[in-house]
Amino acid sequence: MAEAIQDTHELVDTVLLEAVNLAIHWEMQHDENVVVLGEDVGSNGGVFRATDGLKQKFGFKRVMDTPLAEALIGGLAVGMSTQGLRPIAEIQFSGFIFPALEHLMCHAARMRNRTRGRLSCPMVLRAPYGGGIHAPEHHSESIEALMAHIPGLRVVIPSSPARAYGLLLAAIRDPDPVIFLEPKRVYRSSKQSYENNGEALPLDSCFTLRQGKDITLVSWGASIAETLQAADALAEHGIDAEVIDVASIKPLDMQTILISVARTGRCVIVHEAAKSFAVGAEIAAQVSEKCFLNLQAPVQRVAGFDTHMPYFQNEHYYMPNVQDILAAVDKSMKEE
Ligand SMILES: Cc1ncc(C[n+]2csc(CCOP(=O)(O)OP(=O)(O)O)c2C)c(N)n1
Repeated sequence: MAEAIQDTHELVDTVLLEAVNLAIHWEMQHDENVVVLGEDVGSNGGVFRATDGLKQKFGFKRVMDTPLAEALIGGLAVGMSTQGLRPIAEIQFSGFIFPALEHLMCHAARMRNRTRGRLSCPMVLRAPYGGGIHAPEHHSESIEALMAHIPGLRVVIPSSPARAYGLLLAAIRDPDPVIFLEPKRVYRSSKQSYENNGEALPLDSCFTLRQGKDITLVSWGASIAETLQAADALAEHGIDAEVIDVASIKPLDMQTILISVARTGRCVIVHEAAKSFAVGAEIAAQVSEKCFLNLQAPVQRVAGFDTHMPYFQNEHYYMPNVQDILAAVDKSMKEE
């Protein structure tokens, strides 16, 4: 992967995983304060190879293999970022983030407020997340709601190669801590063309992937794939679905969602995380608070079960699929 990556401003055609790698390459090349740390990120190029080639190009002082100790990774990133560096820390799987949470929640997230703006933590903590690759519990969880509940943290989830590239660049440049959750089920699922030109995407807006007038489908991460497939299937039956990729979970761009739902009158939210107390619940609450009178049907949620991620034989029961989305749309469309 590394040889192909050059600072060329050229059109590239990559999978999401390579887009992550390209964005880090770009920013390390253009900002000497950007450093990478994590388990096996150096010589091995990361558990999924997201950091492939970085150590060879930028050296061991900027690409640091850490011990297997997530608390240390979180603490180092906080210390580095308050002292002028821009660390990009990798947690191998999001389920291993919890020992680092003390540093994220009690320090990174509060630093700017605690020091009245004297210090900030411009750090990114990247973690592959979500199910669908036949790995158990810690390796498959969706933790976006947990992270989004912490004031002071941004939470960003890309769903395509181009958005991974642009959003990660924005996350690295942001002056505050960003949890960047990478939907590993779609790490290599499809390629997309985009310019490798260092251009960041906004961290404060949703992306409308498909315009439609009959119903609004809201999703993020790997579930975007099934949501778009559902929209295609609906089009064949004459139902015109709008698809919104939330992308920046926190802060949440409700404006885009509300404008869409006010127009369509119907809303289905699709996510892989367990249904209760989730980001979908927050969106549903705000839709009912702010555009109740525009709704023609109750908001529907298609989500994971309120259980641990099952072992791989049963994983497909847990993950929302196209049929689940179509059933929720059907329910919504039947309401007058
Ligand atoms: C807390 C935690 N963080 C990360 C991992 C992911 N992980 C699985 S094996 C492994 C490497 C372990 O290396 P080492 O301790 O040298 O053992 P060996 O190479 O003999 O498997 C890592 C980081 C994990 N299982 N648990």
